[in-house]
Amino acid sequence: MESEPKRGGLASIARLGPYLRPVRGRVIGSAVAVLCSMICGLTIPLVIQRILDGPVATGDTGGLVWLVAAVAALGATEAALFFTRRRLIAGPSTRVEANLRADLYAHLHRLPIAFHDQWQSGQLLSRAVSDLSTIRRFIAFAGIFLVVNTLTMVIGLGVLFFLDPVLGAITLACALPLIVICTRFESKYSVLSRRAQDQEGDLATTVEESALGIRVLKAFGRGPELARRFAAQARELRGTELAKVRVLALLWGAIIMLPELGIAAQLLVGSLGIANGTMTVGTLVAGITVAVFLRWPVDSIGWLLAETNQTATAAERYWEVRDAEVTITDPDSPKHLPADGAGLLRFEDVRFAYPSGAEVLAGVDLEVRPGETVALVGPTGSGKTTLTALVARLADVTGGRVTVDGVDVRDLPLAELRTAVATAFEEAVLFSASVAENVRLGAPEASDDDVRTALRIAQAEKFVDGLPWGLDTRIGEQGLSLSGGQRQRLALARAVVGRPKVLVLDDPLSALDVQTEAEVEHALRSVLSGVTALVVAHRPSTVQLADRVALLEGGRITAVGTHTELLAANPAYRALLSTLDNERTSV
Ligand SMILES: Nc1ncnc2c1ncn2[C@@H]1O[C@H](COP(=O)(O)OP(=O)(O)OP(=O)(O)O)[C@@H](O)[C@H]1O
Repeated sequence: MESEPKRGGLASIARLGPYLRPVRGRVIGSAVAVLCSMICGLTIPLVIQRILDGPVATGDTGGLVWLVAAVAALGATEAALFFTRRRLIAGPSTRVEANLRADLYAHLHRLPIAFHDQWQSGQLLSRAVSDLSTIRRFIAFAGIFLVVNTLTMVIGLGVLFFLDPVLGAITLACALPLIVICTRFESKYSVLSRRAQDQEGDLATTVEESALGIRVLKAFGRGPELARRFAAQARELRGTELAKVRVLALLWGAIIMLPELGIAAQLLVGSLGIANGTMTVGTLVAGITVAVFLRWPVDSIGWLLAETNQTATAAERYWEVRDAEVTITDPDSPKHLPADGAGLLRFEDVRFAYPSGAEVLAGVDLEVRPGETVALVGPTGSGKTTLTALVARLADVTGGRVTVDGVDVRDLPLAELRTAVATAFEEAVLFSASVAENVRLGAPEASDDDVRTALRIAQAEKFVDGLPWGLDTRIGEQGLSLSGGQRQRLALARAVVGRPKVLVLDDPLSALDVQTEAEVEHALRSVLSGVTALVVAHRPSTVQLADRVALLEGGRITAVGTHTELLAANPAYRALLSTLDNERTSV
């Protein structure tokens, strides 16, 4: 996942414009507040010059009280404006971050499964969390100070030249090399910065995978091995962070040394000027005060450029995800399912190839009649799961078409298609929410009665009623507090709650033990009655539930018939079934 930063980093920041537009008033207000506060700070040395060359030099203390009051007032205003900046910017920067995050999340949901197959979840996580907080920090702080500190440097140098051109020239002579050094270091730092951000994403993936697979890792005693891998990744990240520190340390050395040399030179030139009578004490003190005041704007430039760079990288990483193409979308001129359609599912010369591989499906023709259950069997890797994904458009065919009641699924609005077609997967994935919420994922508007009916059909009502809070019981991350059979039955309830016309199931029995299989088989029989269903079968018991069986081999359907017919007439089917039987008995 690692890549060098592209030249378009700043363009990536510029693309955040539409998010900033609604809050631009406050952002500009905050920049103006901090600039005014800097100007107040820069005015103080001019008043000090007046005090030293006026009342102090002449002994006439008449106007002293006003000049001192002016210093106090300027100081108070400087502080108040700084406070105003913080108050103005806090809301907008967090709002922009929240909006960017919400849009990223929505986009992740629109992206096809193919995208998620290719991207590590940790990479997505680090973009959604740490990259966005880098962008927020930039909006709230670095972005504003980069502009304001540059302006302050220009104004401060103007004041110095106004006080004494030699003092101005000395400060400028120190500031220019600093800016050159900062810019040179900036490109070095940006490479390291991108590397660290990518490595952080890889580390997040490892942590996430270990947390999700903790049972497997513990069961196989693989914890120490994973810990070693994690430690190696963490060491790599530490190495990159240390390299970043080394670059920054050199930068800071220059940042601190050059202004100090400048002040020493000012003192030398100023003292000689005072001795020769060409400069007043007030001018020298004011000049040094301005130079000291300019240290923060000058010092900060390197750091602010590094932050800008980090933000450019973060924005680039953010847009990488946002720019990923949503290939499965609503059609431009949608058609609708006929109101009297009974749920006829057809695959017509369907072809499919994964972007990375050869054609998995090479002309599948299959019809599942209304109300019928067809079991799809085939050798492992023959493309059964792939075929099921094409019905609800989790992926799109690369040739041919899939139709429901005569309408190509690509011509239907996605919402209509996914209401008409329900899909359940081999692994019953549940979310850390209540039982009712998990079932309602299949139909958000379903009433409590609908949920109960679905649970009844999926033979899950009894065990749900036995849970401490019934439908409202929270079932923990991935539903791990439930048994495998209970999880499968909840997943089946979720599939039927929206009363779909077509059910597509990847064998819900395949991962279950014999005892649990019987429970779920019973549920499945009830779920399948009266609905058009295509069921991938890995178990003979699933085949028994079907009206007809289709054999998928070499990317095509090579035989369709009842289980008995195929058993009698098709040697390939007989051979396949005996392997399923063997797997079954070895479970
Ligand atoms: N995301 C993917 N990218 C590339 N190739 C894939 C992807 N998913 C599956 N494949 C390949 O496509 C082929 C069909 O896979 P599929 O999972 O559809 O087979 P299957 O018949 O369901 O297998 P099984 O019975 O073992 O579950 C396999 O060769 C597999 O390696």
